Amino acid sequence: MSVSEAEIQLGQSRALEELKALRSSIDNIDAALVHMLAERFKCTQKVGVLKATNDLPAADPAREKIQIERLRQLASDAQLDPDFAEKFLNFIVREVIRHHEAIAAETGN
Ligand SMILES: C=C(O[C@@H]1C=C(C(=O)O)C=C[C@H]1O)C(=O)O
Repeated sequence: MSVSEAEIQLGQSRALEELKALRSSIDNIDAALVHMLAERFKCTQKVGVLKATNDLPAADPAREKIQIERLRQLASDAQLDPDFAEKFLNFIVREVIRHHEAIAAETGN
């Protein structure tokens, strides 16, 4: 028995409803990510000032190593690809270090 045009349309309209609900959740998650990143950068900005005014280096590879190990484990436990989690952290940390170098340059260090 073939699937009628009406059944196809019903299936599609249900799929579109589900897509809409999923996209609404994705939009909420994206908003949360932006707010969390904004808070993280507020903290790292303060760390940058602290480092620049106390002659400390912008980057701390030992700290990063610990963070990567921790994040990889958290990702693995949460069924998220640990390689992706590491790349994501490195992407953020690179930007933070760039900010720290800029703060140090402004401060004259
Ligand atoms: C924020 C810091 O500075 C840098 C940025 C880090 C980060 O974004 O988590 C971690 C280590 C540092 O290379 C820090 O030293 O804690």
